[in-house]
Amino acid sequence: IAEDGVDNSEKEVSSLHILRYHRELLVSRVKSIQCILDNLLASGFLCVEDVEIVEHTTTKTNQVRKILELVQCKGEEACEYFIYILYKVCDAYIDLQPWLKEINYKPKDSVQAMKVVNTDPISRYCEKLRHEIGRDTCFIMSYGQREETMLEDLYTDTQMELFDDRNESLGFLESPVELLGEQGVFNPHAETIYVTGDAGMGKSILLQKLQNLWSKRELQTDIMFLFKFRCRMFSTFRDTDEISLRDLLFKYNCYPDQDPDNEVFNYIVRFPEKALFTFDGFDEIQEELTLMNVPEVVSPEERAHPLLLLINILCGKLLNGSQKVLTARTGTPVQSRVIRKKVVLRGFSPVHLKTYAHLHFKEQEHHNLVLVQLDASPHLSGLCSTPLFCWIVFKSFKHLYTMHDTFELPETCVTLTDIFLLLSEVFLSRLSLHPPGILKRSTRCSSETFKAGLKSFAAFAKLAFQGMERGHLIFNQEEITSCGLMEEDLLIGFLRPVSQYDACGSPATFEFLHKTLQSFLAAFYLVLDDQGPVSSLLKFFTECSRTRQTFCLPCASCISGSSAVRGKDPFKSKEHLQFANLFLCGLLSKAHTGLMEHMVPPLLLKKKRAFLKQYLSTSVKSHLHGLPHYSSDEGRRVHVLPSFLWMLRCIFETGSKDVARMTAKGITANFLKLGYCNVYSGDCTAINFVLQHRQKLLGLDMDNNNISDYGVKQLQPSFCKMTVVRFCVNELSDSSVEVLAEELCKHKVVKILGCVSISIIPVRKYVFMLLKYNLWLLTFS
Ligand SMILES: Nc1ncnc2c1ncn2[C@@H]1O[C@H](COP(=O)(O)OP(=O)(O)OP(=O)(O)O)[C@@H](O)[C@H]1O
Repeated sequence: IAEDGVDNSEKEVSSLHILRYHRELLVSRVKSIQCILDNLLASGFLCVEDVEIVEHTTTKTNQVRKILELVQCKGEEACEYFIYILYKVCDAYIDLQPWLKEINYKPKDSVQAMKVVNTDPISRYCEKLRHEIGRDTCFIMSYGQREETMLEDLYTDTQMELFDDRNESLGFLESPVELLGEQGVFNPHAETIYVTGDAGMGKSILLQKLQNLWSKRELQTDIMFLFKFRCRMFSTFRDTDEISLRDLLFKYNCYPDQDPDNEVFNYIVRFPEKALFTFDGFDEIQEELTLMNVPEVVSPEERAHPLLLLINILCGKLLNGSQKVLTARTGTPVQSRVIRKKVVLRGFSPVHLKTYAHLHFKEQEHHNLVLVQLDASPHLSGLCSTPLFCWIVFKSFKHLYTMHDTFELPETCVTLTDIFLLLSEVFLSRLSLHPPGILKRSTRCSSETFKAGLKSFAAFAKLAFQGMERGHLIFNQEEITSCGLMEEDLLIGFLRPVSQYDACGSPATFEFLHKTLQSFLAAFYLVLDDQGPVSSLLKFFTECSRTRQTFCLPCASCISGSSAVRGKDPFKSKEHLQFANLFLCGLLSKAHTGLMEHMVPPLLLKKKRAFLKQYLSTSVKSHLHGLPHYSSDEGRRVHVLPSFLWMLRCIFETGSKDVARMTAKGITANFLKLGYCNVYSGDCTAINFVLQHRQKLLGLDMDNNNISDYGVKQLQPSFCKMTVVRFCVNELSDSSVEVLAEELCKHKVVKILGCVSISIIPVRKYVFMLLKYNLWLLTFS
C-alpha cells in the first residue's frame, strides 16, 4: 500500500475511488474544462443541463468540483472515462501527466474503445497555427501575382556552414531539419540560432522551409507553437505605439478561437520552451534600434513598443527558454552572447546548381541548353551560386526563350545590372501587346520593351527611390498611387502584396519583390531623373559616406554589438545603399548607353556618366589612400575590409578600364589580404577586372571566403602577376588545384600557394611540378 493510501498492487482500483481520493489535487491541476465537458457530453455521460450547471458555477475550481461530483454520481464508467480524457489530451492536461504516472494509470481496453475528441483551446490553436503556416509557406515567391510555384517543387538545399564565436568553421548542416539540433551549438546558454548570408542567399526561403516542415510535423521537434515575423514589420510602428505580448504573438500570426480564459497565452508564458520564433531580416530594423530609448525588461503582461518586445524575446528576457531563429544579412552586428549557434549561408554549390536547374526546367531542351551555357561561363555560374540571381537568370531565360526564336543566357561579362535589367525586361514585356506563347517574335528588342513600358517603369522607380530615401520597404496604396501607378501595373510583378499585415484580409500594403530589386529601381530613378541637379545622382554615395554615430539602446546593445562611428567612406554602409550605388555604376556604364539613350536624353546621360566617373575615381583614390598599410618581410602589406570589395564591385559594374587601371596602380602595397571579406565566386571577376591591369607583382591572400572553382577560373588571367596565392578555407575542389598548379607553373612567379583540396590525388600529381619551381605549398590536406 502506497503512502497515499491507494493500494497500487491491487489490479482493480476503482476510478471512482481515485477521483474521490485525489479530489483536491484534481481541483487544483485541472485548468481547462472545455474539452472535458465536450467529451462527457458527446459520450452521453453528461446531459446539456449538467453542462449548464457547471458553466453557471462561478470559479474554475468550483467548476471542476462540480464536474467531479457529477461524474461520480454517474458511476464507475463515467469516472473511468473522465480520467481517460486527462490521459488522452495530454497537451491540455500537462500538469496531470506526472500524477497519472504516479498512480500508474493504464487505460482499460473498454475505455480505450471510446472516442476522445481534443477540443481543448491549446490543442486547437496548435492545429490552427500549423494549418495557417502550412498554407502561408507552401508557395515560393515568383514574379507576377498570378504566378506561383510550390515550395516543394523548387526548394533546393544550399550550403549551410556552422561557425563558432571565433569564426572557426564547425562543418556544414546537411538539411534544414538539422537547424534546431545540437550540432554547432557553441553557447548552450543562449537561445538564438543566427542565420546570416549575403543578399539573396536564401535566408527567407530557409525559414520558409523550416516553417513548412514544422507545419507538416516533419521537423522532429516537440515545438507546439511557431510564431513567424518579418523584421521589416517592426519598422511600420510609430515610436509611441505600444502593444501587449499577447497581441504581438496573435495579431501577426493568428488568434486562438474560443479561448475565453486566455488559456493559450497563459500556456505559452508557462511553457516558453514549447514556442519557436522566427525573425527574418534583422538588418532591416537596425536604423530604428538606434532611435528608441526604452527600459530593458518587460513582463508578459506589460504593453510596450513592439521593437522592445522583440529585443527582449531575442535576449531571453521575455519568454525565456523559447527557441529563436534570427536571420540577417552578412555583417549585421549581433552580439555573440545571445547567439546559440551561427549558420552562414553559402549559396548553391555546383551540385546544388545542377539540381536547381533540373527542378526549374522540366523540359529537357531547356535544361540541356541552360547547363551548356552555364558550363561555358564560370562567371555566370559564379553569379548563379546566389539563389536569387540564379532564379532571375533561369526565370528570364524561360520567359524570353518562349517569347523569341532564339535567346541565350548572358555572355561572359554579365553584370548584376544585366541580370536586373533582364528581370525588368521580363516584367515590362508583360505589358506588351503580344502575350507570351501566342506569337513568337523573331528578334528581341530590349529597348523597345523598355520604351513601351517606360511610364510604369518610371513610376516603380520613383516609388523605390522614395522608399529608399525614407527607409521604407512597405508601401501603402496612397504612396503607390501618388507615384502614378495604376492597379493593373501592380500585376506585372515588381510589387507584391504584404497580405498578412492586414487583419481585414484585403492586401492594403505592398513591397518590392525583393529588397535588391528596390535598390535597382531606386538607382534607375537617379538615372532617369531630369529635374534635379546632376549631383543628386550621388545621393546614396553621399549617404554612405556621411559620418554617422550609431546609438544603441541599453537592451538593443545585447543584440546589436556595435556602436562604432562610421567613417567617411562611400563604400562602407548599409547594403541596400551599396546595391543602389552598384546598379547606378552599371546603368551608367558604356555598355548600357544604347539602352539608356532610349529613356534619358543623350546629353544628360553623358553628363551623368562623366560626373559619376569623376566621383568614382576620386573616391577610389581616397579609399585606397585610407587603407591601413604595414611593413613586413614581404614588403608593404594591406589588410582590406569588405568595403574594398564593394569598391571593386562598383568598378566592375562601370566596365571602365580607366578606373580599373587607376585602381590597380593605386594599390601601393605588394601584398593584399582579402581574408574574411565574404568574397564569393561572382566577385572574382571584379577582382580580376582590376588586377589584370596591374603592372607590378602582387601577393593575394583570399583565405576564409566563399570562393568555389568558378571563382578560381575567373582569376586565371591575373595569376601571372601573383607572387603569393592563398585560397585556404574556401569551397575549392580538386579541379581548382589543377587549374592553380598549371597556371602557377606556367608563369613561375608564385612563391607561395596556399589551398585546401578535397582529395590528395591531384595534389600529388602537381606537388612535384610545383616544387620544381621552388614553390612553397602551404596547406594541402
Ligand atoms: N534554397 C532555395 N531553393 C530554391 N530557391 C531559392 C532558395 N533560396 C533562395 N531561393 C530563391 O532566391 C530568392 C531570394 O531568396 P531569399 O529572399 O530567401 O534571400 P535572402 O537571403 O532572404 O535575401 P535578403 O537578405 O536580400 O532578404 C527566393 O525568392 C527564391 O526564388
